[in-house]
Amino acid sequence: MIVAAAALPGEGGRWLLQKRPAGGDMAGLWEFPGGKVEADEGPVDALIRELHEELGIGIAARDVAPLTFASGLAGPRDLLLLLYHVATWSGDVTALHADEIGWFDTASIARLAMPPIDYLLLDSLRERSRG
Ligand SMILES: Nc1nc2c([nH]c(=O)n2[C@H]2C[C@H](O)[C@@H](COP(=O)(O)OP(=O)(O)OP(=O)(O)O)O2)c(=O)[nH]1
Repeated sequence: MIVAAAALPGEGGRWLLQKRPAGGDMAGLWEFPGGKVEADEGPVDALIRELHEELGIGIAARDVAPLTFASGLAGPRDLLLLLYHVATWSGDVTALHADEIGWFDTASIARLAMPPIDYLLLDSLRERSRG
């Protein structure tokens, strides 16, 4: 399974994370917004679609750049998680899908309960926060 996810930058080196809804897969864990890449779409198209569905924002492909990736097992499934940096977007970020959203610096992200694979993304995110 390939998942496209977004690193959305906020003020002061913070990044947007959302809390996965109660009752579903990995409920209550904090994640980068995004979702599965469907068979008939590319990863950036999937990201654009998911961010519209989950956060109500519009992003353009030219504002999206690869940041890092991680791979491993997510429960029984083999997962490839592609994390993209999203430089800018239109509209206000709204939690349409998540139980909660928040802006966190990388030290705070490291202390959140996340899917295991997400911790592998943090080194690149720290570097990006400094840059
Ligand atoms: N969006 C996202 N998913 C992640 C992250 N880390 C991680 O292990 N995952 C896993 C959780 C899920 O098994 C999978 C994403 O699938 P999902 O169920 O959220 O995706 P979706 O929005 O396409 O879901 P659906 O249409 O099937 O409801 O990737 C992350 O940081 N962001």
